[in-house]
Amino acid sequence: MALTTNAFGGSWSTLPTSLTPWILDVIQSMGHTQMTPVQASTIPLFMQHKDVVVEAVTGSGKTLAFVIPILERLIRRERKLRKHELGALIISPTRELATQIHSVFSLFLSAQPRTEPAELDSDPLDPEYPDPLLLISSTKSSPAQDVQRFTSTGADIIIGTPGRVEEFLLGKGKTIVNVKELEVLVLDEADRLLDLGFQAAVTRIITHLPKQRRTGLFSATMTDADALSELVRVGLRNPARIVVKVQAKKLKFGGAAGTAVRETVEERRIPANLKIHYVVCHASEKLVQLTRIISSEITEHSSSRFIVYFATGACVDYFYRILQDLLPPRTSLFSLHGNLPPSARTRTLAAFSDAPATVASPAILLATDVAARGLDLPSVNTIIQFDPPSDPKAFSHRCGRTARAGRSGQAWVLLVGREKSYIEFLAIRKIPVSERPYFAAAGDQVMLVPSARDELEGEEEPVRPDDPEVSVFLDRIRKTVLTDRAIHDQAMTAFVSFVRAYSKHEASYIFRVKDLDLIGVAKSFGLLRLPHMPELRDMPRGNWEEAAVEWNAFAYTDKAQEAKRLVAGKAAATVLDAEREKRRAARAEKQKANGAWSDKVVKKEEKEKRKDWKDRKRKWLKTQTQVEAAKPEHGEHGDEVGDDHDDWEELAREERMAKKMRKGDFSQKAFDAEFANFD
Ligand SMILES: Nc1ncnc2c1ncn2[C@@H]1O[C@H](COP(=O)(O)OP(=O)(O)OP(=O)(O)O)[C@@H](O)[C@H]1O
Repeated sequence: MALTTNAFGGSWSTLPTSLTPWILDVIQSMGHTQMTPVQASTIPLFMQHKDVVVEAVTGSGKTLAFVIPILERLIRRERKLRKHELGALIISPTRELATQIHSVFSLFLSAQPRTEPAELDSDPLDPEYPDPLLLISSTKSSPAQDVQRFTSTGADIIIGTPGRVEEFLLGKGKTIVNVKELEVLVLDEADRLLDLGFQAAVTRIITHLPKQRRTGLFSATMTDADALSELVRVGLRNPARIVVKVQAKKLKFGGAAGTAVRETVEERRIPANLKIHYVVCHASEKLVQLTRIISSEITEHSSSRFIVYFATGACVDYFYRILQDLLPPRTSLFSLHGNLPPSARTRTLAAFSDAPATVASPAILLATDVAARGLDLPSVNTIIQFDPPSDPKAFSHRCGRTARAGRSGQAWVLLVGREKSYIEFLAIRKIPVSERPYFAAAGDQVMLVPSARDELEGEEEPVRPDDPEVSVFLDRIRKTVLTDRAIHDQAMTAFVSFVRAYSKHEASYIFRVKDLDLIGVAKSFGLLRLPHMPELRDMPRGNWEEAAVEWNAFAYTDKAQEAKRLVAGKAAATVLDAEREKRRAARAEKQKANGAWSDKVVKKEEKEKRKDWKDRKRKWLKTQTQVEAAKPEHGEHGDEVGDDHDDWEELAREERMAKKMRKGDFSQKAFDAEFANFD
């Protein structure tokens, strides 16, 4: 079933099966007089015997579209669930979203009528349906305590994150929790839960559940392809596919003097009242643009509550510190990412929601994608994506934290260089994003100058002079960083994490590290120096200047950390000295080995010379014997005898000298000189 609508889905009383009165009372108390389209189409099917795959834009009321059918099915059961029997299971990818769904169930169940005491001594306040049980990682409850809570109070409905639910059903609670009666399984943000990261755990959970159950998959980005590929694995049987799209009117211009010529209707996968803009800038200008977009949103739309998305938790931590000095003094900043302890995440979200934000004192949450999906914070006016998300699906989820339930909202994304082609990528996915010119410094103007290429095409492209505030920002950030070595560490970690995250973009043909101006990014981060990383090795440095820092004296403000650094520095110096000494000893050893080797060579040469001399002597003696034998009786060849005699004398002298040399009385050099012409 595909619905394309902006309208509400009709009154609750028009549902084919009327709702239980106390359920209806709670809905009325929420102020929801009409159903949303996704509720109108999903609730009747899911209350009956249909599996559903639901795709509807962010903030369209999908939560009630499964909460109400689950409650109605459990209320209408012929036999009430026993203490250790489970009736429904809802799995969500984040603890924040699980907590939010839990609070919606709790709101309903806390309003259920209390049973009349059957006996005088029984508790009159005993509810018929126990509280839902929330299973998320927390410092307050361990997996064993989850099972203990379940054993003591019982729960018909379980809501949790995949890991904790698996632990509960297949680990600690395996022999206690009975799933045989489980009627409904819901995967909220199903496309995320069926991603690689969660897939294995979710599949193990599903395999443990009875096949006779209803299953619902819900998401704003549950595409046809996702749905189809998951049907078999999730065990859906003949499901109803519900897609709620949005229509938006669009004016086509082109009449005389640029007047509108006709109105067209376009289909979009984002809420009707959400406007998304993008700004193209240099990497070094991103932070400057961020602050100017915030100011402009405050003045133009009276925005007071913002969410700014960054690529990594380390970036959130770092910019949380840096932006405190760059934003107006009465701005309240909050930070949320997956590396924070669970209790800190809960506190931050509550503090951000409750902050009394005004135009004069806005509240800004800096977050990663841990806050991209499902969070319902109705008063958020503006979303800014400082870094586009690695997972393209997260783009519409992030934007969807504003403009919820018919409200209006603004979203922005900053793009650098070739990232501009991301806009076409989004357009194909029915996410329209319109360009806004670069936010120039107050008093500066963006000049429209035809570029050489565009002259040929008859178009104009803005050519901007360098933004003077970029270097002002760089100096201001560096000043902050120089106050504490810990901030410098944070800056380096954030930068490296950003580059790593960038290299993992799923739309890798748009987001390529080799096309990114990393030096510009380093400037936007206000780095004091560049880290050693392969991505920077061949990068042209341009006008990059390292900050003048006395690194040995650059201290941590935290005394304990500084003391540790100094001790570590001394230890490192000792290790360095020891290594230097080791290298020196190794060199000496090598020289010695080389010396011994050359001695051996000399001795070998001497030996060969002696052998040669002996051979020749033997040969001479032999010929001498032959000559003697052939001699005439009375010495006719006197001269010949005389020559041989000289040779013999020579050889005898040579032998004497060689003997002397062996004893050390005569040097090898003298020996060689003496017999240089021996042959
Ligand atoms: N029938 C209704 N009429 C008016 N508001 C409603 C109705 N149903 C739900 N809402 C409100 O709409 C808001 C968004 O609902 P919900 O969080 O269920 O949206 P969602 O579709 O799950 O969004 P997301 O995709 O971001 O998770 C909530 O504040 C909720 O109270």
